[in-house]
Formats: sequence, structure tokens, C-alpha cells
Amino acid sequence: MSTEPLPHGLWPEGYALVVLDEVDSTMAEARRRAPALDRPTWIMARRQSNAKGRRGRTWLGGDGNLAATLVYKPWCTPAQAANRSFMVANALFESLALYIDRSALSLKWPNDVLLNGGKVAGILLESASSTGPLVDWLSIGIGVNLSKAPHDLRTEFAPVSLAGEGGEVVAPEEFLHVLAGHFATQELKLGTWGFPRIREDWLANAARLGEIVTARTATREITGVFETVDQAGNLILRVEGREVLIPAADVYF
Ligand SMILES: O=C(O)CCCC[C@@H]1SC[C@@H]2NC(=O)N[C@@H]21
Repeated sequence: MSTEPLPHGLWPEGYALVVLDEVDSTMAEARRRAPALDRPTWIMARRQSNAKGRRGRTWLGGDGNLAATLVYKPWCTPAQAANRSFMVANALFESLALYIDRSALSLKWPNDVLLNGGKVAGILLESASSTGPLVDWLSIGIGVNLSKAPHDLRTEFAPVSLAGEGGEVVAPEEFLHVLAGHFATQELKLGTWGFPRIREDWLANAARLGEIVTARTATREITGVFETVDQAGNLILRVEGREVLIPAADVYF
């Protein structure tokens, strides 16, 4: 295990870094560390034996891809914590844009990053609340296909990798340094201007804004024009002249 940031000055102040050769899941490691946490901590693993994706799926990683979790104690409610996914998406967008033409990248609501229309990165949020209105801790798990796209036939957004789409080859540890810096900037923006600014940044890079998309929830499928994301992070579709607010769904187009 190493705990030292790379020595190139990119690492944001106040954040700790833990690099593990192997772990079950960086989410599980974050859960184990959360109670004793004294500062925001990025946990990166070179290999995960039991990596988790959204909706209880398995996450297929691979050598040379980034698997990391940021665990910290933001002073916020569960709803505010959930909006951190837009901040990570923004940070991922800006980080990836250093290695490939930004016009090839887009953000899919609520929390995927697409590259040439395929999924290059996924985000998984987990938080714990015991008593009171604030979360005890939040962990943000991030998987980025930097070098390899796993074969995954379960998704309509076929996995792609940065290298496979002609991007620069970048090592996971270097990419994490860049990402951690961009995420710290997002936290500063949140503290200074609030969520409206985060939302604005996200919408500027949103996939299919103003176009017809389908949102699939646990119980129904709604097709409409992707109008916007509101100040609470909900997806807003225009369906037969009316606005429909969707708090959680998978989006297809
Ligand atoms: O399904 C998704 O799109 C989210 C995938 C999140 C995967 C990452 S890899 C690092 C962290 N550890 C995990 O077990 N999952 C997340």
C-alpha cells in the first residue's frame, strides 16, 4: 500500500491518498474507513475482486483502468450529497478532455460519461445517515476505462476506452491526480456559487439536451424532449406539452 501522492504538485491540499494493489471494492474499503476518517480520502485500487456498479450490477474493470473512491464527510443533506454526482461528472469531463478532443465527450444524466457515444466512465454514490438531517459520510466511486473497454453486453451504451477511441495513454495514478484536482475545484465552485453553477457546467456538456430521450424507471418508461435538469438534479422531460419531473431513471437514446 502506498499513501503518498505523486510528486508533481497536482494533488489538492487537504485530501489524503491511499493506493492499494488489491481490494474487494474501493467502496467497501471506504465504508470500513469512514468512521475513523479525519480528512477527505481518495482510495485507489490497482485491482478489485468484487467491484460494484449501479443497481447492484458488477463493475468490470481491468488493468490500466481507474478504480477509485473518494470518501469524506461533507456538511450536507442526502439530497445535496446526491448532487455530488454532477460535480464528479464535471470533473471527469474536464480531466478526460486533457487527453482527447472535448467534442467527443458528453455527460449522460444522471451520472455517466460518454465518449463517442459509448460509456467511458461510471459513478456510484453511497452515503450513510444515522441521526439528524446530515449525512455521516459520502463515498463517490469512479470507474474510468482508460486503457481497456470491458466486454459488457448488458448495457445499451457499449463500454469504450480512452485509449481505444484514440485518446492519449494515461496511467490510472496520473489520471487520479488530475481528477482529484478538478473535483476539488468543483467543491470550491459549490462553496462559492452553489449548485446553480455546477448545474450550468453540467448542462453545457449534456448529451441529447433538447432532443428526444427515454427515461426508464422501476415502474414505467417515459419518452419526451430532454428539457433540462432542475436545481435539485431531477431530469425534466417535456411530454405532450407538459413538464415531467423524473428523480431517478436510466436514460436511453
Ligand atoms: O455502474 C456504474 O456506472 C458505476 C460504476 C462504478 C465503478 C467504480 S470502480 C471504483 C468503485 N469501486 C466499486 O466497487 N465501484 C466503483
